[in-house]
Order: sequence, then structure tokens, then C-alpha cells
Amino acid sequence: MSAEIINGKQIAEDIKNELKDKVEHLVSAKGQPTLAVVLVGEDQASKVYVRNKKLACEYVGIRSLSYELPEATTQEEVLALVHELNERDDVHGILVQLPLPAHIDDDLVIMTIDPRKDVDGFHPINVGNLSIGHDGFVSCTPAGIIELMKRSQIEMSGKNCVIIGRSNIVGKPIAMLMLREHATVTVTHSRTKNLSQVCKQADILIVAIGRAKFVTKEFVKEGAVVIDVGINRDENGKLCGDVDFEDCVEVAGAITPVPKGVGPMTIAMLMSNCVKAYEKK
Ligand SMILES: NC(=O)C1=CN([C@@H]2O[C@H](COP(=O)(O)OP(=O)(O)OC[C@H]3O[C@@H](n4cnc5c(N)ncnc54)[C@H](OP(=O)(O)O)[C@@H]3O)[C@@H](O)[C@H]2O)C=CC1
Ligand SMILES: Nc1nc(=O)c2c([nH]1)NC[C@@H]1CN(c3ccc(C(=O)N[C@@H](CCC(=O)O)C(=O)O)cc3)C=[N+]21
Ligand SMILES: [Mg+2]
Repeated sequence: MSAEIINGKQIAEDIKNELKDKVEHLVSAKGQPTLAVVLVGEDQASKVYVRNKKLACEYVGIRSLSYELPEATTQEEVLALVHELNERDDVHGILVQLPLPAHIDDDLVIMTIDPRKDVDGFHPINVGNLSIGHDGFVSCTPAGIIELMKRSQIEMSGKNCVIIGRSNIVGKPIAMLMLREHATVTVTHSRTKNLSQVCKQADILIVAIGRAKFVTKEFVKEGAVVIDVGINRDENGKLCGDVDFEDCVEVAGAITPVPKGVGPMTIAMLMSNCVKAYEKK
């Protein structure tokens, strides 16, 4: 039996269409919803994401302002720009593409963003609200994973969920969200012993490591749901996930591909957060 392949691209399209409708009805006296995107330096992958974000904005009816700054931009200059965007009434969302160049402190920049404009959900206020179950911005990739499962009728309540990765932008927030969905959650990382055996207990396995095709079928229980967050290049330079798709598709019950899985959902949820920031204004 081969797994159901979850079409993240299609679900993301559905969400963007819903948002486009919503924005059409909302836009009136308040002016157009606006996202400011800040990119520092020449990272090629970042440029691709930023372009995808702009295209999504255009589609949904969100105005995007883009600030593409040279690698040599100082921390003070980035902070000054964030302050300026915080102050502007016509800017509803601010996204500073990570990672920033090494001479700039990511945490300091994130903390400077007005939490009400923090559509990435990275500010400590938003992270705190998520962990105590209060309303706020939830980071886009984890929010996208939950939405993907809901719209694919995947039951989360009472299920055994194992996450590989404990980063602030994926592993930790997805753990909080899966708890909120009443899953039993295990978070694993590079010091976890017997990783494949722990993963094999999972009904839902979420993988966010950053290593091409790391997860093979030895990690996957028969019929499990496998969510692949990884974005890597394989030995031929082709985009691939952290999961060895060809190997795992045989044992999993459902699986997300890379590309066209979690990635497009991240962008759809960013659009959703921008509309939310605009509505709250
Ligand atoms: N699709 C999307 O929208 C997005 C995709 N990504 C992708 O997801 C992946 C993960 O990103 P991110 O969370 O930022 O990465 P980080 O590098 O911040 O975190 C990686 C995590 O994986 C763990 N890890 C590394 N090696 C192993 C190993 N051999 N065994 C078990 N655990 C291991 C690390 O453990 P430890 O903490 O012990 O070091 C760490 O917790 C990347 O490929 C990234 O490109 C990221 C964001 C959005
Ligand atoms: N402040 C900030 N917020 C982020 O949300 C953020 C970030 N920084 N830095 C980098 C990561 C990564 N990320 C992705 C977004 C879309 C795709 C995506 O659209 N992927 C397509 C393929 C894209 C391609 O062709 O390369 C897919 O998987 O189908 C992937 C990864 C957001 N991130
Ligand atoms: Mg840095």
C-alpha cells in the first residue's frame, strides 16, 4: 500500500482564494492591507522565498513593500528601519527574512518588531501567548502544518506525535500547537537516543532537521502520517526534504512531498496573519 500524498500546494491555493475573497470585502475605508518585507544580503534561497511571498501578496490583494538591503547594512540601520515601519499606520505586517548576516543579532531585531505587526509570530510576546493559549500571531510554518492536517481530515486528538527538531521557528512552536490539538507530544533532537525507535512509535511524525533525506522507512510506523518540513538540495541540486520520500511513501499512511507540501502552506499562513493584522487595526 502506498501513502496518500498530501497536496500542500492545492490546500495553500484554497486558503489564498478564501483570503482574496475576504480582502475584497474588507478593503474600503481602512486602505489596503500592507506587508513590509525586509531582506538583508544576497542569500539565494532567501531571495526565492521573498519573491514567492510578494507573488502571494499580489494574488491575495495585499500590498507588499520590499526593502532589499546590501550585506554590509549595519544592525543600527536595520533597527532604524524596523522602528520606522512600526510607526507607520499604513504598514500592518513586518517580516524580516532570517537568517540575517552574522554581524546582526536576529533576536534583537525580532524583539524590536511591534508584536501587533509580527506576522512571523517570532516576538517573545507572541511566543508567550502561544504557550499559554492566548490569542496572538502563530509562526507560519507550524500554523500551516496544523491547517494542512485539519483540511486533510487527519485526527490529532489522542495521537502519538513525535517531532524531530527543537528550533524556535519550527520544532518548539509545532509542539505547542500539537498539544493544543490534544496530541501526546514527544520532541526529539540531536542528543536523542534511539531516534529511529522513538519515531517508530509515532502516529504523526513531524520532521524539521535540515538534513536531506535523513528519515528512512526504519523511522516510520506502518500507516503513520509523515510531515516533512525540510528544504534541502540533494546531491543533484534538486529540492528535497528531510524525509526520504521514495522510501517512506511505501509504509506511511499519508505523507507531505517537498516541494508542494509544507512550504506553500507557510506562505499561505503568512498571508492569513497579514489579513489578521489588518483586521485588528
Ligand atoms: N517549509 C518551510 O516553510 C520551512 C522549512 N524550514 C526547513 O526546515 C528545516 C529545519 O529548520 P530549522 O528548524 O530552522 O533548523 P535548525 O537548524 O534551527 O534546527 C534543526 C533541529 O534539528 C535537530 N537535529 C539536527 N541534526 C539532527 C540529527 N542528526 N538527529 C536529530 N535531530 C537533529 C537539531 O537538534 P539540536 O537542537 O540538538 O541541535 C535542531 O533542533 C530546514 O531544512 C529548513 O530549511 C524551516 C522553516 C520553514
Ligand atoms: N522571517 C522569516 N520567516 C519565514 O517564514 C522564513 C524565514 N524567515 N527564513 C527562511 C524560512 C524558510 N521558509 C520557506 C517559505 C516558503 C517555502 C516554499 O514556498 N517552498 C516551496 C518551494 C520553493 C522553491 O522552489 O525553492 C515548496 O516547498 O513547494 C519554503 C521555505 C520561510 N522561512
Ligand atoms: Mg545573525
